[in-house]
Amino acid sequence: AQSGTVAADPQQYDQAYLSPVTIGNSQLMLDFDTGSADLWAFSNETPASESVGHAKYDSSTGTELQGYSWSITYGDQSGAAGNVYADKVVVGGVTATKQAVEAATSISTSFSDNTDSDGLLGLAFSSINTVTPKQQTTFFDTVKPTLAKALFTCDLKQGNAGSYTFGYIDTSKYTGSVTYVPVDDSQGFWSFTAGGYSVGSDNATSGSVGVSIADTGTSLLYLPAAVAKAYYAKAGGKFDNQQGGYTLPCNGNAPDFNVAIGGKTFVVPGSYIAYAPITSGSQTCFGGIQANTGIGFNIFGDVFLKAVYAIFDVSQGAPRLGFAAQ
Ligand SMILES: Cc1ccc(-c2noc([C@H]3C[C@@H](O)CN3)n2)cc1F
Repeated sequence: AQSGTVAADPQQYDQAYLSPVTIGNSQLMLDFDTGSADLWAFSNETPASESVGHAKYDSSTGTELQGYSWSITYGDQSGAAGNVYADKVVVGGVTATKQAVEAATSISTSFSDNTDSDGLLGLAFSSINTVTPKQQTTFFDTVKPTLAKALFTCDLKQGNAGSYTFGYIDTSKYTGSVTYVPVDDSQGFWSFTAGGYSVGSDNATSGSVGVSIADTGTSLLYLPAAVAKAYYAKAGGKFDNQQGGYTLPCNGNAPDFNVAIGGKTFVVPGSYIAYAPITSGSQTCFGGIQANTGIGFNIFGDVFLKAVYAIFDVSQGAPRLGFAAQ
């Protein structure tokens, strides 16, 4: 049975985390994204003008799936599209001998401009994979039958390298016990229900944060508008239309955000919520908590995930998420 671990290296401001992946004979840095289900990469089929500075998948090692294609649009309206190959993919020593690899033939500018990232490795449920005419499985779903345990874990860090594991739980990566909650995978996401919340030192939580997804591919923590408003009322922040979101002082006094999941309270340090100066050197920071307006559910992105050890677990049959303090 297989198991393995791979580094998750943060970009500036932990905007995304990138992990080394070998596809055929190509070594690329991919953004592992539990909020989508396509494994795609810059490739020899990507126009040179769109792939400056990127490592590329050389599809000559793969077997083309004739007539198959893919096209994906992300939450921020960025996207990519292309052809599909079956090839060997290795992540942290875990090997998928025939993984659907989606070679990009067109890519939006935000991906071309982000030269740290050579593509994405989706870890949501395969039901939202975009390959047509025959939907393909994610790397996790492809290797799942061969894993020691049908699970993967995510240990992201603030400003430091973290890791993903496949097939085992690294008990040295967390403190205390793991709290498991049921996952509703009907929309293809790792969706769970979060409970009460509080701001600052009082961690007796109240209210209800509600339906949320665990999304490593999203940088920030998107919460109900009323919760975001309550946080910034205490944090001395304000909604800044020009910035397109809440901002707050970078001065190190941002209060913690506490949220109950499965009856256990998890703490997001205030320092994670003073996310990044709105312009270089500014004393005003863009907020790591923003309103989920227009999304329809909460997104527990990296601002939350780097405060916990997260276990994405289908070993019990029904999918579940495990969270532990780190
Ligand atoms: C340039 C760029 C843009 C977007 C993303 C991106 N990756 O995952 C996600 C979230 C939102 C949802 O779509 C699924 N997870 N967004 C990555 C990028 F490198």
